[in-house]
Amino acid sequence: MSGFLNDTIAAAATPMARSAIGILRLSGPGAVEAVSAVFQPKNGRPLAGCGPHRLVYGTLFDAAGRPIDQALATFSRAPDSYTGEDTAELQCHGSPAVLALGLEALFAQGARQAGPGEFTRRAFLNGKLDLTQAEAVADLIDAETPAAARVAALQLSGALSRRVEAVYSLLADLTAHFCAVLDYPDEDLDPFRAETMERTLDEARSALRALLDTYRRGRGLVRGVPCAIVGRPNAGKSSLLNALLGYERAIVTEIPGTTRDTIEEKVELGGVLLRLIDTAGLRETDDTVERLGVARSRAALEEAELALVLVDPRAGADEEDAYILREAEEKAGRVILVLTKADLAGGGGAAVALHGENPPPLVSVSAKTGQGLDALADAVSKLFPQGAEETDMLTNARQAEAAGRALEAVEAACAALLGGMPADAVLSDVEAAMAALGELTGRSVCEDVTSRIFERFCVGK
Ligand SMILES: Nc1nc2c(c(=O)[nH]1)N(C=O)[C@@H](CNc1ccc(C(=O)N[C@@H](CCC(=O)O)C(=O)O)cc1)CN2
Ligand SMILES: Nc1nc2c(ncn2[C@@H]2O[C@H](COP(=O)(O)OP(=O)(O)OP(=O)(O)O)[C@@H](O)[C@H]2O)c(=O)[nH]1
Ligand SMILES: [Mg+2]
Repeated sequence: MSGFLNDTIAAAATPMARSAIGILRLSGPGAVEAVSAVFQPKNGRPLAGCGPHRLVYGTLFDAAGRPIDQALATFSRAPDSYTGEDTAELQCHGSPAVLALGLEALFAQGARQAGPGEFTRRAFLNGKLDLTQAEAVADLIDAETPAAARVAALQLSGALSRRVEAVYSLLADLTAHFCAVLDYPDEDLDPFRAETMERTLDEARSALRALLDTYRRGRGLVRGVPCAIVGRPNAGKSSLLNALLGYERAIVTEIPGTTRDTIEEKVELGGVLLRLIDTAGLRETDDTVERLGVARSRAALEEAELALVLVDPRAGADEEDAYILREAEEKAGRVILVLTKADLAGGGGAAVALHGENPPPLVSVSAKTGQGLDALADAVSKLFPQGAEETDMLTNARQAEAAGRALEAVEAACAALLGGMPADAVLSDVEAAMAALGELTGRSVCEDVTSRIFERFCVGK
């Protein structure tokens, strides 16, 4: 990707696939001129003379000047555009051939192919979006559930940034206070001022803690709640995964120890986006490959926020199942006990054998007939109530890491203040917190971090 901001980029903003409408878009100083050169408005005026933010009907020509489509064109002038640069768009019929010819014509006018996320990257560099908003653009496009889309839309509107900026501005005020003190280093901090600072730091600390508390839920909504399917070999784990997905994703056989490596797939169940992880059956084994698989099962449980513990009641629930259940409760926190193969007869006593003092929700399902899958969905939905009160949340590891660092620095500043450390020691912690918050919003962030973020985007976004 070119480092220059002063060239003109072009890309298809819609998939290069047969569809009703296909959009080509451009950004950069030559955007309006390039489109004007390949598009003739029906009204006879040149596009640039038609005024910005309008849709103008006309004919699109290929690089050889042959008409290739009847299209709509529009343009915006810097800085009043998505990228903050001059931008232009051609809304064509959604034919891959038309879009390819149109792009070729635009390249002939000096535009070059845009890289992934390059439009949004320019919007960020021109101050149109901050980093959390840019991430929200990608999350919105990737959203797999209505709830994920709502969280991303809120973040795109700047809700998360405003929440972070509020803490940043508390700390900035505090720094101003400190600088006043540092001007008279020999004088003690006057008690009134010390108390104000303490209160401000306290407020910043609570705000950051509350913010960090949103991460688990935010990540679950956007990326899916990690959900491990565990149980003894042959319990029916892979069959349940397949039944929930609606296709034969995992290999199923009657041989215990079939699944070796973990398999991960997303599925919406009970209104909750789950990242299902099918695992190798948990047992002692001498087989090297299977043993590595079992280790991965344990790792999946470690990472999970929900565990489906599968028991085939006909195999007879025993100490081993009880052990897996305890391990799941300990590691994942939330557990649903799933009795499998409900279409077969027998095995009624298993549930009783496993029900301890605080029994987890229990459902009986058949991967073969689909019976009980609704009950499983209900159980999931009860464990993850979907609040209508979606608020701004941290949604990815980058944001959570930066917020965590800010919190640590604020805690260090609190400790320094209470411990009677010199003002400049407290100040340096406050500055570290501000720097971390600056990274969160992108106010201060290095080039390789932003590059990594924009690589995730589609071409044309
Ligand atoms: N056809 C089309 N649809 C699209 C986009 C696009 O670029 N083209 N978008 C983009 O990816 C998204 C919409 N986002 C946009 C954000 C800002 C501006 C814009 O022109 N902002 C100017 C002027 C605002 C105004 O009219 O007041 C500005 O912020 O100054 C346009 C689209 C989704 N839909
Ligand atoms: N009748 C019936 N058979 C099932 C059902 N679910 C699984 N089975 C059978 O049980 C056997 C084991 O199923 P799997 O899904 O491979 O079990 P698993 O827990 O993934 O086993 P491992 O990968 O070896 O740990 C296979 O023969 C399946 O056909 C069910 O709901 N009804
Ligand atoms: Mg399996």
